[in-house]
Amino acid sequence: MSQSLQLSTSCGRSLPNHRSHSDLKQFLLPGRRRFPVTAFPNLAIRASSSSSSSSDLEPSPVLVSHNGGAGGALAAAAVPAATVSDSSSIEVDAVTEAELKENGFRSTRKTKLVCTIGPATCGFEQLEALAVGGMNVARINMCHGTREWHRRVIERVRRLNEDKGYAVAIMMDTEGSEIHMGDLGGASSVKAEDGEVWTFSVRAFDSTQPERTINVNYDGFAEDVKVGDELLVDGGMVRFEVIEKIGPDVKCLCTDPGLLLPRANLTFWRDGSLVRERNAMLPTISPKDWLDIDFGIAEGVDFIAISFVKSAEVINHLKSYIAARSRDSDIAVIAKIESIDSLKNLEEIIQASDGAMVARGDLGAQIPLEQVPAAQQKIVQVCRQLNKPVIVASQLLESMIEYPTPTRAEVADVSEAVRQRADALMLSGESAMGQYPEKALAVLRSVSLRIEKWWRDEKRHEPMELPEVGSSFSDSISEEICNSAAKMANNLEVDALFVYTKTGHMASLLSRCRPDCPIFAFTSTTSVRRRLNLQWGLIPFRLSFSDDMESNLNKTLSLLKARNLIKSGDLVIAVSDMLQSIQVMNIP
Ligand SMILES: Nc1ncnc2c1ncn2[C@@H]1O[C@H](COP(=O)(O)OP(=O)(O)O)[C@@H](O)[C@H]1O
Ligand SMILES: C=C(OP(=O)(O)O)C(=O)O
Ligand SMILES: [K+]
Ligand SMILES: [Mg+2]
Repeated sequence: MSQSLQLSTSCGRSLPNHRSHSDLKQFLLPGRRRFPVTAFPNLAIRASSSSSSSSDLEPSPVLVSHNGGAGGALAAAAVPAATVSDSSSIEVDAVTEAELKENGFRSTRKTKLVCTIGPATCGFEQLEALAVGGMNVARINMCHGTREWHRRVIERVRRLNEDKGYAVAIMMDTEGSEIHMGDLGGASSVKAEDGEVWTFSVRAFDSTQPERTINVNYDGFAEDVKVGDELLVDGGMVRFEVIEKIGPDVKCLCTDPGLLLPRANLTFWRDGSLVRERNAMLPTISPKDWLDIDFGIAEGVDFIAISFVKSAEVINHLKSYIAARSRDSDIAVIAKIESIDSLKNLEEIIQASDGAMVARGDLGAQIPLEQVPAAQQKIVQVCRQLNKPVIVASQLLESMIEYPTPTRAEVADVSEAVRQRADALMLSGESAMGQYPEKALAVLRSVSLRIEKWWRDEKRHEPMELPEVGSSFSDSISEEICNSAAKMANNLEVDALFVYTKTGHMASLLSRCRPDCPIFAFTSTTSVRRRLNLQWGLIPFRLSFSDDMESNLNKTLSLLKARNLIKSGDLVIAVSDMLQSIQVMNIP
């Protein structure tokens, strides 16, 4: 039998006694651990009935979750999990299960990994290899491929989840209406050499594209550029100077040679500044994007990432559009921060969104490159403060598109994003069309684990202020409970935080505190479970639970025990959004 300690409040009432909080401090001393939770005079203590009868410990047939991330040695553990999930089962995938057992709770990876799916990774086996390697979210970029192609990818990921118990979420990323080049007539890339003259044209070409001619997607292009303007491909990977305009054709001289890739982004600069008057008039969500969004809603994707967001308005509009159309309206909207306007309106955009992406590819084409790191730091910080998940994206391991090992500089860049405690890291070309997608994912995984460990060992608990985000009193109580529970978890060095959450809100509040131990998030719906897979430190489990915390805990403990995921003597702190409470338990 174990004893539990419970501080309970219920919504709508004031906290019964603020004394409890300061009383807690007396035993929240760093360095102490594993003291038996016995007698704390000023706190409500009672014997919990989490002693398990033998029947509680009958092995559960199904245990399916994924926060993902096993090493090669664990790959073999990714055996199919049963797909049946009844009310007496808990779902976690075999990779997470194996990782928790092998590395221990504390060393479970906290930083989440997003992989862009492209020709290199769209097959079922390739997707499975990414899931085994720790992919938490699969991103499809509507800038490339057909809807039919993307539908097949979504279908395969869903099958993988169903057959093998993963909770890989799907993120659909819109094309957006910025200016970009066409398809290069099917070529995978073409080289532009110094001093060559190329034609950028708004004319549509049929099958044969004249040599050194690039199609541009935006009709006003020839009208808008001026002789003398600088034309930058992908933020400066290749550079041209406009030398002549002939109707729909713009003749340009290559001044910085390089590889042109299909549908590469184009910006033009005049007198050292980005020309963006026309871009400002283009809608953030183009007519084609709306069709893609309808497709995403119909397919039930988990996240829709909006490119080139300029203001909160478009996010609010999309959120109401989704709410009106999607059955359970739980598609989260992620704002991609990749333009000057999005930086100007950062707080309001993030506040309106369900998360953000630091889209460094285009951001670096819109602001001077040396300003990108500071912008990244700021975006990550604002997201954390406003309790929204944040993804750091683009060129993290760019050289791994071609080479099997990253550069030292790339490793340092990944480390910095992990050190900033971003929720997730994203692969783009490395996983979409690179030669080493699994190796690139393994690098993200090992660097994340190493930096997270360093952080814990060095006890660098950052001084980041976490302002109150709750808008109601009940929200404030949840927030205080999570802040306190996370602090207790660190001070007591507990093995895991448990959170029982219907919408995922309490789980995100705990994640926001970035505690040292993993957060087991129990939720009853598979869509919430997938969505939580983007957030730092959350290991989402699907479990049916009731409003009775006592029975929820008993059920969870027996299911986890039966799978050897927790053992007698482990210390756990549980919180819940049904009964606002903090419960500390020594597993019996
Ligand atoms: N669905 C797809 N089909 C074909 N190629 C793709 C697909 N998705 C991504 N790619 C390739 O991977 C590269 C990197 O992906 P990403 O960063 O998402 O796009 P972009 O480079 O357009 O910003 C793309 O330039 C493209 O070559
Ligand atoms: C992630 C980005 O967007 P996309 O790949 O769609 O251009 C980016 O620009 O960094
Ligand atoms: K995109
Ligand atoms: Mg972009």
